[in-house]
Amino acid sequence: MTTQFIDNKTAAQEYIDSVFAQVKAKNGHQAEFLQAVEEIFLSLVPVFEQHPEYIENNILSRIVEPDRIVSFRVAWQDDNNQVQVNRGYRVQFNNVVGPYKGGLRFHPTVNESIMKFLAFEQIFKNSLTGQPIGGGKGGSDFNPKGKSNSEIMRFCQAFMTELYRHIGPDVDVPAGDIGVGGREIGYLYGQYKRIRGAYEAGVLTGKTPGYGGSLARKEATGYGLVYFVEQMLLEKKESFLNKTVVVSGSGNVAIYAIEKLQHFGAKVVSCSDSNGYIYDPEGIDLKLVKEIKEVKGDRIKTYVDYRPSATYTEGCTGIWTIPCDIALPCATQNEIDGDSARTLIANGVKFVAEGANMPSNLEAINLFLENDVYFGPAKAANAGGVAVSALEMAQNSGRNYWSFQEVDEKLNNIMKSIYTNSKEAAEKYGYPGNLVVGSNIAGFVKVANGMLTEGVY
Ligand SMILES: NC(=O)c1ccc[n+]([C@@H]2O[C@H](COP(=O)([O-])OP(=O)(O)OC[C@H]3O[C@@H](n4cnc5c(N)ncnc54)[C@H](O)[C@@H]3O)[C@@H](O)[C@H]2O)c1
Repeated sequence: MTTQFIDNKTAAQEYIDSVFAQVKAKNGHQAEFLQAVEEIFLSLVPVFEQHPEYIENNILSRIVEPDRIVSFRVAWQDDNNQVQVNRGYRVQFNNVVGPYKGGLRFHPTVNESIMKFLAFEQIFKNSLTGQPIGGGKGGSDFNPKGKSNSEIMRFCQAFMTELYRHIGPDVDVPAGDIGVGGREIGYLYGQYKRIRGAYEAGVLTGKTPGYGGSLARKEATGYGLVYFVEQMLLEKKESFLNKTVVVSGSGNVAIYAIEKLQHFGAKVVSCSDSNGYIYDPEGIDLKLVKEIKEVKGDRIKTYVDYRPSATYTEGCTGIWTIPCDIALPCATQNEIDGDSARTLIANGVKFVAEGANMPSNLEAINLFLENDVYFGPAKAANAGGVAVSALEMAQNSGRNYWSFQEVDEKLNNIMKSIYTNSKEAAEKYGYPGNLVVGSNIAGFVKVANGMLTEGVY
């Protein structure tokens, strides 16, 4: 190693450590945000070694500070005429690559730390798609569980009555996330349209097809995840045929991942909800899961009432004790910890790819990387949803619609290029086979270069 090389490496490490210390001092109480920042920072040492101009322009201190965070009161009346108050958020993190873009989450756990971690991750994920979209996220601590349809509508209208002034087709384009599906997006868009007095379909994505929405958006994250895993398998000269797969969750991502996995000939033996998981050694009956979750909105445990081959276990982490070749966490953040990762590895898992956002904690990720498990991080593997959202924006501005097949083909190509860019960045910066480092770097470099071109602000 030359002295110059060592100097660059030391300077890069010292710079990253000092920025992380500042982030910690300013955001010490925001555990999820710090976890996401640390995960990205750990990958960036080789980039800063080769790009001292990023240090000179203090890119890192600028990129971890959101452009702005909007927090607002959402007051609404429930069916008993009682006034309820929730807190709404929109984090507009970075718009160097395009308008802020990211979902809205309605869930009681929503707080500023979760919003910031999701928006921060979204910057790099969106950049990685190659589509012109920046990073944002929003939501509310509103709990949609047990609410009537009218309560959901009134809440969405109250939420948009404040949010509308911060968004727009060229400004910030929210979409759905946990607790926000097609119905909620419809109510939100209706209210936006009434307030603005204009048909600006590109202001929200995830709209109903035929009413501004794109075909294949519903399927996009799950299908995209499976297209990404297909590339991982091809790399190792493997295929889905006869592979046993464990999928957690039974929401939008999980259901369409299972659909595509089964289409490719994999055997999916489990899925779950926030109460527990089912194990069906004969293979999941997806029609039944859809009936339970999408039609009846029931708990996953009712699956065993119809399928004698299946068992139900209370609690979420046990799902990772089921032996499998491929594990796809598609439920929520931090659902795989070190112990679950060790169990998966001991049982012979070969591929893990993240459908949910940050479902594996740092210890789990490191265990996968050290134990030769090919690991597809969320940022890359679950970017299909936002990629098709960008395609929805493109259709809205062109005022036309593409066929399901056309969108699905574009999605597949985007997932292939995300995989290739992540793999090549990992190789270029000295971490072959490490898609965590590769996707972080590929997403980051594009944003950092854009920031250099726009000057200091
Ligand atoms: N929908 C998208 O397009 C999209 C895109 C990218 C990432 N994601 C991420 O994927 C994850 C799932 O999103 P979704 O849209 O499918 O949400 P969803 O609300 O449709 O489904 C979430 C599912 O996970 C289950 N769940 C919640 N907590 C759980 C736990 N601890 N253990 C097991 N199951 C649990 C819920 O019961 C539900 O079945 C989230 O992390 C989300 O941020 C979603």
